[in-house]
Amino acid sequence: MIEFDNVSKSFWTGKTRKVILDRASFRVDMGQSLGILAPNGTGKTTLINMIAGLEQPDEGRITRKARISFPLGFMGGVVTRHSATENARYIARLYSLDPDYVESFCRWVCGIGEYFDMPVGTYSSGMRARFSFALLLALDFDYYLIDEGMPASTDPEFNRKAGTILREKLLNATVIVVSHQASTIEKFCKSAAVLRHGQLYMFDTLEEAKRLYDYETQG
Ligand SMILES: Nc1ncnc2c1ncn2[C@@H]1O[C@H](COP(=O)(O)OP(=O)(O)OP(=O)(O)O)[C@@H](O)[C@H]1O
Repeated sequence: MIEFDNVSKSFWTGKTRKVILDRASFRVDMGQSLGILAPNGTGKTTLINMIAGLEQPDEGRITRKARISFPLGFMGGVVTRHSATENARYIARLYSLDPDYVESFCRWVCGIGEYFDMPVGTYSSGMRARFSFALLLALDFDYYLIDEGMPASTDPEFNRKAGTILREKLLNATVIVVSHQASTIEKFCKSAAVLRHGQLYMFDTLEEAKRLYDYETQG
């Protein structure tokens, strides 16, 4: 279970306060995959980072009673002066997994050849995205967090391979995806929410959420 209780988050820009959440309360139970619709720049990444525990609320409480992934595409846990091999083995140890398994799984999924043993700092953005995706797939979580705004791979073979593994994993997991478009959410979830004026409005169906979202964004 993930629960937000009266959570507020805002950023001071020097002139105004950008409000992301304003005393928002909501809960995402296991098995209830949720898509969150919000226009660009309104706080999708901040919200998913708060769910992951990467950003703290200004006020309120966030309770997490499950294994929650880092957002798909997030590179914050990767040390760029180290190779993918070293990073994969280190992260395996953090999660109490077999380093040999995590290293060989990621090496196979990434398909970046000898670069797997080179510093991550020398990778293209697509190669970094592949490595971060592979790491996510090597670990087991109850909730998977997907931020459509994160860098993604454009390599079709990798996307096919990683997409197949992800779909298998998601059969037994709960997904939370943030996006500015309903078509992204449709791939993962039936129920959806709309982030609007610092509140999360929850709906049983994506159709209902879309109605409010379209009304807000298209007038
Ligand atoms: N550390 C920060 N300091 C000040 N403003 C910030 C900070 N982080 C985010 N913001 C602002 O908060 C707002 C929401 O940012 P966020 O990245 O969460 O939005 P987003 O919906 O994911 O954006 P996009 O769709 O462009 O990826 C933006 O206006 C952003 O400039």
